[in-house]
Amino acid sequence: MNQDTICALATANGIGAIGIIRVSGIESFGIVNKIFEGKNLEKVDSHTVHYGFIKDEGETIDEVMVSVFHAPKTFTTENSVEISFHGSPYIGKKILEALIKNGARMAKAGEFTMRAFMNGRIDLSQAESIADLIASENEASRKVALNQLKGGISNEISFLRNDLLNFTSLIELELDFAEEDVEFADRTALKSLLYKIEDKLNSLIESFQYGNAIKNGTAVAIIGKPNAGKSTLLNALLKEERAIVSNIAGTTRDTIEEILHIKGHAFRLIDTAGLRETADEIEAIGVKKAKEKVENAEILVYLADAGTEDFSEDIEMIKSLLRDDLKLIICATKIDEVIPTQYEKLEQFFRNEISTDFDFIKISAVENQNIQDLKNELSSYIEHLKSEEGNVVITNQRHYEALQKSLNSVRQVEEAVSSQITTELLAYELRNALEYLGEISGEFSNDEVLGNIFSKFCIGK
Ligand SMILES: Nc1nc2c(c(=O)[nH]1)N(C=O)[C@@H](CNc1ccc(C(=O)N[C@@H](CCC(=O)O)C(=O)O)cc1)CN2
Ligand SMILES: Nc1nc2c(ncn2[C@@H]2O[C@H](COP(=O)(O)OP(=O)(O)OP(=O)(O)O)[C@@H](O)[C@H]2O)c(=O)[nH]1
Repeated sequence: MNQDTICALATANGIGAIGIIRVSGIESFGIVNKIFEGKNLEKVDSHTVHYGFIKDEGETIDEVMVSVFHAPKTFTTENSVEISFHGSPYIGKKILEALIKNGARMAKAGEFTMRAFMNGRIDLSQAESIADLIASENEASRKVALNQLKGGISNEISFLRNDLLNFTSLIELELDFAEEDVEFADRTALKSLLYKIEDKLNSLIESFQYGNAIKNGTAVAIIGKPNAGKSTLLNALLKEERAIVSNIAGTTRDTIEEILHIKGHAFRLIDTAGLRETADEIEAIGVKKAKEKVENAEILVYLADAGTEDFSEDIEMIKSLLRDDLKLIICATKIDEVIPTQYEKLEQFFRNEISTDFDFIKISAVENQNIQDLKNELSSYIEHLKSEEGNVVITNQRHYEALQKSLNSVRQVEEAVSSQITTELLAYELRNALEYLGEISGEFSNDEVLGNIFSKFCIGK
């Protein structure tokens, strides 16, 4: 167990009405006592708040409120103190310095939460959900993270894992009675459990697509010939909403994304910097650039000017961009400029030329006609991703990978049972599967994995 008493700023590093410094560890009360003028914190009840002053070497630093929490009923399970000060980053820094002088040390990123995990209050997926909650920016991501914090994923997995553990114990017992050739574990029952687990794993794995949409938003590429009406449509879509423009670091291309929220889900309308202004985008840069834009997108919204005579270039472009896992929406634009009989024929024309399934929408961005249809279409993509059964959604890459490894090893076990392999090997495969299933909750983990997870937290969490 960790003996250090750690401290950090728990609030954002900037000016605020109040700032909070968190202290956790066995010496919390003693250390804060040394710089706190007020009640003796060793003597007060748990979960109480006290008024006083922070002093360092005889000088008063600030007037504060101090909250006291006794182990083990605390966030970290350790003795903890929270100091609420006047929210100046400078005062916060002075208080931290005073704490460190008196025996505390600065917490590393995620160290408070790591202690909550190490001390057994929460499992690894719950710890991760705290980071997700902090990062949540919309209703969907908040809900999924909160569900995970309450143990959603851990429960689903631990039920499966326990059943499998029972079988493993029986199989291992058989090993002890190897000479007697007994079978404690009913192979048929084991098989049906394995199928059950496989189903569950499959549905959790499938939920990752939705989880990913919740966590990272859904990438939508808007493509069309110059003057097809791309910018006008973007403006119409983003009208009621302040566009958040972000430069996503780490991508080689300078990708600009405008975020559109529809029914609590984020859609990232992808724009590649510089491209939008090029008048002859298609001719000059051609299919290659368009492909780059569509490469990481889940949805392609292709705009075709309804007033055009010849759609052969559009058809070519769409065909060259299509992928199995790409949803295609073809938008006939500027319908206010053409008579209905003309654009009515359009849909049939595209359907004759493009064999894959797609949605067809006729819009006028200028007159704000049917923009809602496009929003509904985007939204329905998300609705289809939601699985009917269960509401546990995988949002985390690490969980996704662990689930896939679990699935593979459960299949190995299935093979092992079916092929009447030796009991030793069967037990070995079972142990493997248990280990992978245990990775999600952190029952099996290593320092590298933990370090990687918690280092991504903010300091003070
Ligand atoms: N001031 C303050 N607000 C905060 C936190 C905090 O640490 N301090 N939190 C920090 O993230 C969040 C609340 N999460 C918390 C989760 C568990 C416990 C806790 O003490 N759990 C104990 C006791 C529960 C009880 O009293 O019934 C336990 O589970 O044993 C505290 C906060 C958000 N707000
Ligand atoms: N009548 C009508 N005109 C439209 C509509 N949408 C766009 N336009 C016009 O078409 C022209 C081109 O529109 P943009 O939105 O700039 O087209 P774009 O695809 O972004 O063009 P590039 O930036 O060159 O790729 C502008 O003059 C728009 O006003 C529409 O729904 N109806």
